[in-house]
Amino acid sequence: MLRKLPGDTARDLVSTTPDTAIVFRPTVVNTPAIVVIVIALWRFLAGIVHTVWRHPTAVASLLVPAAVAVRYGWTWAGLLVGSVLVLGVVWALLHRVSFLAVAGWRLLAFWRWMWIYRRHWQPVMVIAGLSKVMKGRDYLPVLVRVSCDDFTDRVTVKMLSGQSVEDWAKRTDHLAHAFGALSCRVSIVRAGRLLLTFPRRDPLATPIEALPIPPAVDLGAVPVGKREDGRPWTLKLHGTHVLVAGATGSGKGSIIWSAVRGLLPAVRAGLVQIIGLDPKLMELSYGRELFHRYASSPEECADALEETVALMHDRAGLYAGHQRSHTPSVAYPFVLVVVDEVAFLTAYQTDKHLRERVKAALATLTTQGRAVGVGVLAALQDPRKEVMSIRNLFPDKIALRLDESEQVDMVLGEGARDRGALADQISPIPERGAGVGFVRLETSPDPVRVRAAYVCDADIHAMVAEFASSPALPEVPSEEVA
Ligand SMILES: Nc1ncnc2c1ncn2[C@@H]1O[C@H](COP(=O)(O)OP(=O)(O)OP(=O)(O)O)[C@@H](O)[C@H]1O
Repeated sequence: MLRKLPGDTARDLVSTTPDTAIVFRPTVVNTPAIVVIVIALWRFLAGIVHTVWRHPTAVASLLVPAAVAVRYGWTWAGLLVGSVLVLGVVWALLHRVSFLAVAGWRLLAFWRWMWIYRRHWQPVMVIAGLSKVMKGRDYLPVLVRVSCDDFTDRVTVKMLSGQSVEDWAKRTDHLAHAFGALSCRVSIVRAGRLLLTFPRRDPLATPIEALPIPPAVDLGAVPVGKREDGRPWTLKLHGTHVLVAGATGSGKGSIIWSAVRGLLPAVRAGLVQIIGLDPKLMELSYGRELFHRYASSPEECADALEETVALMHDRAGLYAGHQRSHTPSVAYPFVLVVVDEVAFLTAYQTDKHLRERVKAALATLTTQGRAVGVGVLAALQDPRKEVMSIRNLFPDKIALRLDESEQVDMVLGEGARDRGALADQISPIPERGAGVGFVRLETSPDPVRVRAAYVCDADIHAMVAEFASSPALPEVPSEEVA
């Protein structure tokens, strides 16, 4: 009885005469005044409790000066507000990081919650088609929380019951423009809750110089660049395989060289061996001295891959029944096979026999290599299945600038573009877009925007000068170790 009653919805009225004005007749139910007053009061109280619970700091910053003003007068209230402001400014000037962590981001989040998201929530949801009208009532998704950091706004949303992630993923463009952001990404927090990420400014807009070579190498997190949230982007190389896809000039080389650079101390220590396959004879040849083995002709590449497969089988035989995972050691180093433009070997190669040898070796390495310490880092321009039939055997994938929107899902998996991986919209201008891409890890369906550091020719030259002098340590033959 107390709900808004729908009356006749215009949709249900049928007129056979053109230009007849549609008559909307609301149903009128007389409700006793006391009932209306009690409900209004209840809603008012619930609203106050909810606001105090959700925004205690904001409420306190209004209530405390008001209480002081009532009790001691406006001068004291003014003094209190003034001294808090001065303290805040001094704190921010003296120690910006702690100020932002404790107060700054919360204040900004409150402001943006109120001014950007809360204010526009209803019209945006309605126009974007994310609300529902049933029996005359508006059902809106709930804006749960807004948090901010240096670069992004993160908005937690409770979906309407019955909505799917796809419903939101398909409307990222509407949401981004409506809330004044350049893009929007959707990820799942838990059942029924989504996290919308709106970048406020782009920390990846300018090129990143080659990162310092780490003193100790963590093969599970080799630093290669920066993430959109400002944190370092690290690449897991051990225990997985990584496929990098990007159009020509998208910066695939910067990922390969950043990974190699991050591994160099472990190479020197004999814990890692890098095999460089360079069928284009361009990218890797500049630093060929850094590789345990370098191959460029298709025959040499096929030989190198097959020898690595043999080594892998050798290790598998030794490990069988003893251990199920690999720990890098001088006797059994981690072997990383780096292939630049893998399609030269798997698709554009005219010698069918050679092509099949390469495909079989790559498929074997990517299906069985992880547990015995063999990883593949492959780069290619064209991610179509005809070109790279084994692309699904790579658990971790990186999409740099791509030519067509359909290629994004080919690389990162279905639905990645809808969730905000707009790899086809990355700028073709090298300063702005080279090395920028989206990563989708085996463990997480949400694409993360990243930029690889640029390792220029002078950096590679310096790497060769510093690290190539150490002789490559050959793997100890299995019989000897056994
Ligand atoms: N991470 C980066 N940051 C800034 N600029 C970069 C980055 N990577 C590459 N560039 C610039 O973009 C140019 C092209 O890069 P690169 O040759 O690595 O692309 P690619 O994807 O390997 O292209 P191709 O497939 O044609 O070899 C480089 O010459 C460099 O000027």
